[in-house]
This record gives sequence, structure tokens and C-alpha cells, in this order.
Amino acid sequence: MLHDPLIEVLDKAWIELGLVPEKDGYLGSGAFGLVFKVCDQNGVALALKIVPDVDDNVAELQKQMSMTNEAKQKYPHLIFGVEENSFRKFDELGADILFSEVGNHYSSQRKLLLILFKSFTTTMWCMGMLDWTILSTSMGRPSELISKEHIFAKLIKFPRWNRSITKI
Ligand SMILES: Nc1ncnc2c1ncn2[C@@H]1O[C@H](COP(=O)(O)OP(=O)(O)OP(=O)(O)O)[C@@H](O)[C@H]1O
Repeated sequence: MLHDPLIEVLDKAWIELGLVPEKDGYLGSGAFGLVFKVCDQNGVALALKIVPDVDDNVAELQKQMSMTNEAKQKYPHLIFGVEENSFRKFDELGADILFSEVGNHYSSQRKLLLILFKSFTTTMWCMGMLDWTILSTSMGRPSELISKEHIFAKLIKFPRWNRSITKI
């Protein structure tokens, strides 16, 4: 039978932290570990991350714990917390850590924010083009119509241009 040190880390973490594994609880994997949904003894869902003891994984996990704690102090509503005293190191096997929330992991939030940001900049860009088109159409009209008032009348519909109207 094959021996996988990560399975041993998982077993030890469950026992030491008094956790109940969730059926189909696999949440995902990152660059250096696996994450599972588990429940504490009060039935509260938590995310358990385990890493194998290869390269600097264990040290990285410890670093992630301190950085998460620092970030949580600064932005309590944005960051998932780490459960107190949940970091365990199992010699030559790996380590674990327990995050206090299961939900939209920050990587999916990051993707959502990126999509929102891209749509926002595209909209702004299109609106800028629209303003520019209106402005150049106005400029192409007979000179008696190219008055500040005429352009103003067109641009006033676009309040964000109000500041630049004085420059016309
Ligand atoms: N608290 C959580 N709630 C729900 N899903 C989570 C949670 N934490 C992690 N996950 C899932 O597990 C995956 C791996 O998370 P993990 O923290 O190991 O990696 P990462 O943040 O993507 O990158 P890195 O390996 O660099 O830390 C995530 O992409 C996400 O799908």
C-alpha cells in the first residue's frame, strides 16, 4: 500500500484539533497545500489547510499564518481569520492550519474584483469616446454653431464633463 504523508497530516490534524471531516469537503489546492472543509465540535464550519514537509512549505504556512493575523487586525471585515493555536507541525510529514471561515475564498473575490474593474474601465473608456465623438461632431458644424453655448448645451447632459467645460 502506498503511504502518503499528507494523509497522515490530515489524520493527525483531525485528531489533535478535534475536528469532524465533512463529506466531499475538499475545497481546493494552492501552490503548496490542500484545503478541506471541516467542522469543529460545535458544528462550526472551518477550512483546514495542510502542506507536505517538502521545500519550505511548513515555514511558508507559518508565514501565511502571521501575515493573515496581521491583515485580520488591520482589515477585520475583509480577511478570514486563523483559529487560535491551530498551527501544527508534524515532523517529516507536514503541517496544518485552520482558517475560521469557509466561503468565497479571497482568490475568487480577487477574480470578481478584477472583472468588475475591467468592466468599469471599459465603460469609462467607451463613455470617453462618446464624449469625444460629440465634441468633434460639434466642431464639424458651421462656425456660427460652434459657440461655447452650443457645446455646453451638448455636454451638460454629461455631468462629468462640467469641470472641463470652462476650458473650451
Ligand atoms: N476559507 C476558505 N473557504 C473556501 N475555500 C477555500 C478557503 N481557503 C482555501 N480555499 C480553496 O482552496 C484553494 C487553495 O487555497 P490555498 O490557500 O491553499 O491557495 P491559494 O490562496 O490559492 O494560493 P497559495 O497556495 O499561494 O496560498 C483556493 O483556491 C480555494 O478554492
